[in-house]
Amino acid sequence: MSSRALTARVLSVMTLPKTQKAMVFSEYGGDLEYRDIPVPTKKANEILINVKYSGVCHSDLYVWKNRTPMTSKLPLVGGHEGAGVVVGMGSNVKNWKIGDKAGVKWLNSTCMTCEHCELGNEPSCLKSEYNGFTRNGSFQQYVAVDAIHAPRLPDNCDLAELAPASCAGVTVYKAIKSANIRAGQWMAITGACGGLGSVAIQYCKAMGYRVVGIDAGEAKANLFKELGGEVFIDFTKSKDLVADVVSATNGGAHGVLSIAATEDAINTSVKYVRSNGTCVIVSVPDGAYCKSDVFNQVVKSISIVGTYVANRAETREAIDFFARGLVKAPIEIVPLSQLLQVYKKIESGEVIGRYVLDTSM
Ligand SMILES: NC(=O)c1ccc[n+]([C@@H]2O[C@H](COP(=O)([O-])OP(=O)(O)OC[C@H]3O[C@@H](n4cnc5c(N)ncnc54)[C@H](O)[C@@H]3O)[C@@H](O)[C@H]2O)c1
Ligand SMILES: [Zn+2]
Ligand SMILES: [Zn+2]
Repeated sequence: MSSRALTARVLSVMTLPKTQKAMVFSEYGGDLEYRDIPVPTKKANEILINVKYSGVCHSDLYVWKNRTPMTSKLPLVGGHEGAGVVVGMGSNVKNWKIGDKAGVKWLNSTCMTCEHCELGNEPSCLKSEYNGFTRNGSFQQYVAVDAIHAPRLPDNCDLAELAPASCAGVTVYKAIKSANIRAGQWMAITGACGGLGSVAIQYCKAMGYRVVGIDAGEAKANLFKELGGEVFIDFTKSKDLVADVVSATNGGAHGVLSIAATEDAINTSVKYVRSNGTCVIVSVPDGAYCKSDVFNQVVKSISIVGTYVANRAETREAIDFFARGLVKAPIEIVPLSQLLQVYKKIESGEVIGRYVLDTSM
């Protein structure tokens, strides 16, 4: 190590505080406390990230309310969509340096040795650790994450705007790839103007797809057009959503990203997808079932697939669209301490784009 790097490391250790601000809950759906907790220590394979901003994903709300079949640790600091700066490195870490920009994503670590990890299907690893679920996540000022998994963020972008890249961005990028459609074809996006949808529109546009978006209200219709969407359908006003999508796309969407967190939106999508098309299920409404009429599925030869975050290569590719200015998350920044207010807005469907928490407030 050069003497400069050594000085940077020593300085960073010296200046690290012992405690930090975090949003903590101790029971599901219980108080979200804004309080001081210890700064986490890093293991030999981990980097310590000073989180500057964190997006709030709909999944964080599920975790807080315990609306998933998996069980988190308690007490918990949620959050899995952070953006910050590397301030510490474990003794085995070779691929980072102090001052690098790093993200916090859902997967903190995976075993890297099982069949899934070997094949690049890291999200399927059964020995994963998850930020904001089995480990304290990005709703705090410092997070320790596996250096191998941490997403590298570009220097040329605003960190607040980059925060949504590490969950919303990587998830929809992978989902779009799973739809396997071609330039010029139609992608329907349900929940088009929430956190995931608003970046999905831009990825689709950058890849040459035509986008029909389904969401509600004039403000979302306006955002949809600003982001490059072609046809907006307000599901609260449409009398026949299936007919409207089929008509807008002249025969059905070639691909569908089911992002809206309702069972109904998923089940409707299998009716307006085009023959030989693919419905990609991204949302995870609690207790939901995907019901597909078998005759319809067989005769139209449609595929219905699920998709779950992204592997490391897809994460790098997805973030590159942000770095190149092709995708920019529409964000509203609020203090970390206002997490509860953000959850209320997510629950009522009011969120337009992504809320991003500023961890300094
Ligand atoms: N599969 C994964 O890896 C993964 C990763 C991240 C998030 N998610 C899930 O994706 C879903 C969306 O997350 P988000 O953060 O974008 O949520 P969000 O709350 O920001 O956005 C959801 C959008 O859906 C709209 N909506 C609600 N009902 C609708 C309907 N019937 N038809 C069309 N639109 C409707 C809302 O108005 C809102 O704009 C959640 O279920 C979340 O848990 C999955
Ligand atoms: Zn998420
Ligand atoms: Zn594994």
